[in-house]
Amino acid sequence: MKFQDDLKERSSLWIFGYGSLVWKPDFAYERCKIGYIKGYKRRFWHGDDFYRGDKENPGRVVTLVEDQEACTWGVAYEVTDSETEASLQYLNMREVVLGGYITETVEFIPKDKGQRPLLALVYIATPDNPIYLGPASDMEIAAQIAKCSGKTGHNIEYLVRLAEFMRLSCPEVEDEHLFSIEAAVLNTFPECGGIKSPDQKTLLLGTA
Ligand SMILES: N[C@@H](CCC(=O)N[C@@H](CS)C(=O)NCC(=O)O)C(=O)O
Repeated sequence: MKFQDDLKERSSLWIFGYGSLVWKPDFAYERCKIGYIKGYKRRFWHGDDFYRGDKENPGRVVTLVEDQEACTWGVAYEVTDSETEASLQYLNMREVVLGGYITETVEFIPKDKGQRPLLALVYIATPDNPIYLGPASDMEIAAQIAKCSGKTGHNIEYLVRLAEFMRLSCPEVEDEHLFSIEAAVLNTFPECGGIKSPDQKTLLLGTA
């Protein structure tokens, strides 16, 4: 990497996504990298009473939980100076105001071993958040996801699109929590028709 590129990369704002941000960033960015952060595990332990649920039936979405032995894979997005203000304004509304997340800074390690780690902003929901739901069995989480939907669609879509991102972009990564919940939803709840292929899932969920 040329010195100038390296300098620019270091001075850019990077945002790490590990949930809906991996498949629906919806903010302007210059480029993105697949990779991971250490010391956190991804769990469907945060409630969502807006996008994938409502006040009566909050959906379940992901957050990060500290675990020194774990790492979480996702996407880091580079936001250039001209895009920073608008992108952060958008994410603040989507993630903080409507989503209940707070921001932390983490070290992101690119999947491409030839690239150096970089600092990234990440949105995390913590247990002191009023809509934080906390741990539950895979079956309890699956049952909740199977029955919830909100302003932007069904909670199953949120689950399936994240699982598909991991299968496509991080095929070598085992995410037992994510895939066991997906299996429980797709194989246990007949109304989901035991759907298997992505196009069937898209058909059922009516998502573009
Ligand atoms: N902060 C995580 C999770 C973000 C997330 O899933 N946020 C929800 C808010 S509760 C969201 O934006 N949902 C939009 C949608 O489901 O369409 C990430 O970096 O991806």
